[in-house]
Amino acid sequence: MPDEIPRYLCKEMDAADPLADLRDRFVFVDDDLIYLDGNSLGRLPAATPDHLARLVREGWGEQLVRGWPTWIEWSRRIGDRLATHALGARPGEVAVSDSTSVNLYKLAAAALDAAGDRRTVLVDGGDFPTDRYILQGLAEARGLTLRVLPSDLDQGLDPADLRAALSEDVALVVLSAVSYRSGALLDMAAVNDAARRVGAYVLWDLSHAVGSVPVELTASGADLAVGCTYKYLNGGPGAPAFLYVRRELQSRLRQPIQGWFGQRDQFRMGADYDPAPDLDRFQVGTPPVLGMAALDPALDVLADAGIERVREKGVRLTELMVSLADAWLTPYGFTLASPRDPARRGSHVSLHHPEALRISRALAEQGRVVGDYRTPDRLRLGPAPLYTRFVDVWDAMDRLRDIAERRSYERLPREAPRVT
Ligand SMILES: Cc1ncc(COP(=O)(O)O)c(C=O)c1O
Ligand SMILES: Nc1c(O)cccc1C(=O)C[C@H](N)C(=O)O
Repeated sequence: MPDEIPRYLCKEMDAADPLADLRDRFVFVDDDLIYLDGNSLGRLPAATPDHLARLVREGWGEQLVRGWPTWIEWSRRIGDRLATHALGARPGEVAVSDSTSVNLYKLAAAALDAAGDRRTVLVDGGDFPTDRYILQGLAEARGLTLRVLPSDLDQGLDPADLRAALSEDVALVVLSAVSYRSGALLDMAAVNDAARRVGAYVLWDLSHAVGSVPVELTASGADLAVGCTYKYLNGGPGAPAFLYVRRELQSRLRQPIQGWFGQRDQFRMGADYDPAPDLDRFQVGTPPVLGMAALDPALDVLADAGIERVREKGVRLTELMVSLADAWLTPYGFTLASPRDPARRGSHVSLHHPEALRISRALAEQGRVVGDYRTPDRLRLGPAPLYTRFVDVWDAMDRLRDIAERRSYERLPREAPRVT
């Protein structure tokens, strides 16, 4: 990227962008708002409202309970779509169910049960809190040692630190493929390989990776994974999560919540729990059908884009953002809080600033740019390749420069709102 990037160059990049037309497949209510928080909650696909309205009217309204033979397949059917278009997994390895937190608990407990008398669990200290909290609870209840690996908040986990912590005593390693704070991207194949050498399971949290970088679960030799569908997959607020269990492991692992959706021959209503032989055993109870349904139109857009092209554009969008931050924001005290090498970064960029909290608020209220603040002092900006234009990045950084230059954030209170 040249030092000085004129706005017209971004317009030219948009004109040549093979994904540009997909923007029309999302809802834009406010044309002046620049949305850079698709890594927290993705935009509404234009086809979703009618798709859901039809399901409510014709499915729920007309078919009533007769709809279940169709709906009951959706955890697996939509799981297979995710496997194909986003996760590099095989059919029958991905199911949509529960929340990411609950799926993490289920798969972590299953792995710990299968790991025999190994006593150690490893987690990245920079990981999203829910992962750590769940592992703290599991470790406490089972008398295991949870080792929190030191993690650079800007660069993510150093693979050398992980390798040094791996031993024959490690039962389970839990890591995010893309770190929620910095966007640091891990080499999944290298981690899986290192863990396999000592016989430890790896459970991946793919929340910030799925739909933004090509995830190759099969090719990388992954055992277990979970992730959100409301971020880059655009499934909507509270959309159900997914879980992945490598085919060869499915019959060997047992998850701890013995619900009837995990039961073999569910509708025989047998007296005792007998887990299904395959992926179904990782389900628990009645799935949120309307929530799952919203994933179909969202995945249609991703399938048309192709995850490789999404990644290519994601790299270019974040490269543009980093170049503009370097050129325009450094004089105002901003520094990059993400890996500089795009090969080591997902689709979002974080910037340090001691006033990040107030700047994030000012950017939204005065600049009409929605990103977010993450502790302790980071402004997080997530362009979503399916609908963010290059010119949006240019405009957002220009508005941020203006706020920094005028210090207009100083008018705002210092207290953090309840939800950031
Ligand atoms: C890495 C990661 N894991 C898990 C979650 C949350 O999971 P849940 O949907 O269970 O709240 C998030 C975001 O909220 C996340 O960024
Ligand atoms: N899931 C969220 C929520 O219920 C409220 C506010 C934010 C979220 C998020 O998804 C945050 C997001 N996982 C993050 O990376 O910070």
